[in-house]
Amino acid sequence: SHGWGYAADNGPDTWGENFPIANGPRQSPIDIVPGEAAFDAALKALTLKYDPSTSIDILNNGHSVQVTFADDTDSSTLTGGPISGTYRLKQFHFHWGASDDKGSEHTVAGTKYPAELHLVHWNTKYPSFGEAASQSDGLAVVGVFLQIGADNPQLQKLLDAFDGIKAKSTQTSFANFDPTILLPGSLDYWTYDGSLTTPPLLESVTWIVCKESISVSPGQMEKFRNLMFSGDGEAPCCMVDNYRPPQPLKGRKVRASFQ
Ligand SMILES: CN[C@H]1CN(c2cccc(OC)c2)S(=O)(=O)c2sc(S(N)(=O)=O)cc21
Ligand SMILES: [Zn+2]
Repeated sequence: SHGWGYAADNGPDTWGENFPIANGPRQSPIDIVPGEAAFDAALKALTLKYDPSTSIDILNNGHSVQVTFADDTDSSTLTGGPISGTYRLKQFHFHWGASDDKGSEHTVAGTKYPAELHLVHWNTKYPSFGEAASQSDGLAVVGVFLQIGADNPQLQKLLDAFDGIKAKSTQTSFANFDPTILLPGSLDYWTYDGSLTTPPLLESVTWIVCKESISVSPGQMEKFRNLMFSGDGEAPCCMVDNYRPPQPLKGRKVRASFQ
């Protein structure tokens, strides 16, 4: 039996069959409407402290490209922002489109970006990531939009590793990578209570979406599109359009850390 994916027969419209929470009250992503987001002066600045020595490997998991971090200490953490306590960086990954006019999961007043970076953190008040992932305040994901523009040299080390992980379930070591270099200059953000945007779609994510995007060139986008959903020996299928479309807000409030 084939698992979930992004094709017509296993994509977002089918996920509710195996994951009924897909129609839950706090699903992600959403369309962020800046004019409807309330500035909240009580929101703190984001503090992201990442230790490059915690980066371990880069993986094609058949859904995205993911860089995994050692999360057995508080070396790479998120504090401040809308959350309380300390959340540890577990992994980061991306979502992107087959063309530059789509690819992000969150949208801003209906605007789709060509790609979106997700930095996934878990609440250390719980004993493990798996424990945290099922708690309403268990995870915090920082989202950063990628916008078509100049070549982004900070992405190059990542893109250069893609040749070794073209096929599903391949990975290579990826040491000494500091994800700080992927962050935009301003850490102004919108925040709301949501979920994982892929199965198991758990409603355990505090979303923190940066207002400012980072750049990616058309040539760099093509490198993402050369990755494959398919494994070696399977019919080749390019890894593109691995994004879930925006979900109903269902009365949720989006807050802004900026005016
Ligand atoms: C495949 N993608 C998910 C993988 N994860 C996962 C894996 C196993 C168990 C689990 O919950 C028990 C979660 S994850 O928590 O790292 C995330 S974060 C995320 S996103 N796009 O909302 O940022 C998608 C996924
Ligand atoms: Zn994601």
